[in-house]
Amino acid sequence: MRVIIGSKNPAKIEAVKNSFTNQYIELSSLDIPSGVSDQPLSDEETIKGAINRAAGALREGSGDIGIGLEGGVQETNHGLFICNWGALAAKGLEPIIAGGARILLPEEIAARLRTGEELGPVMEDYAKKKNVSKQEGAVGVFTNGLVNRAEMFTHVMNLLIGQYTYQQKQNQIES
Ligand SMILES: O=P(O)(O)OP(=O)(O)OP(=O)(O)OC[C@H]1O[C@@H](n2cnc3c(O)ncnc32)[C@H](O)[C@@H]1O
Ligand SMILES: [Mg+2]
Repeated sequence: MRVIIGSKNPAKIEAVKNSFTNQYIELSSLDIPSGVSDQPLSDEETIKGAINRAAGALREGSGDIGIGLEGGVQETNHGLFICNWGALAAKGLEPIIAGGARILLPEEIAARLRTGEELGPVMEDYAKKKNVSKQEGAVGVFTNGLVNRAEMFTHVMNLLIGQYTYQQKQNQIES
């Protein structure tokens, strides 16, 4: 089975590798545009980005499965949460979607995002190190390393693959 992930971000690629443990897959990565802003500002926009990347990966990579993993933020009465969404696209199927962990961002970071900055660079500035989004991510920084970005996306991947295999099983029973 050929699986294409629509991003070159190593944390996302690692999550896909971690999750297909029961099947042999041929994995490749393509930098697929999300079709939404670089910093999605709602669940809806983040979901749209994940679906666009999954569909784009399936199409451009001519694989069996396309995966899109997208990070964003969502405003609430409690403050600004990071949100993470994944989508799995396969021929003849409606895209499968799943959401990941969410935690509140500290107010000093939230304020910068509300004025239009992107979380990736803001985190580099805050943590005083490069490539936070390719490594532990904001989620890793604010959970003291207990849940890093790859791990968080691995959970999203398992939710996607689990739903996909369930649907396949149901289709077999019906046919
Ligand atoms: O190359 P791509 O796949 O675009 O990788 P990216 O790191 O830009 O990832 P996203 O577009 O999915 O993420 C949107 C923004 O949120 C940032 N980000 C960093 N850590 C995050 C986390 O733990 N959760 C959500 N977003 C995070 C990320 O760097 C981006 O600025
Ligand atoms: Mg991005």
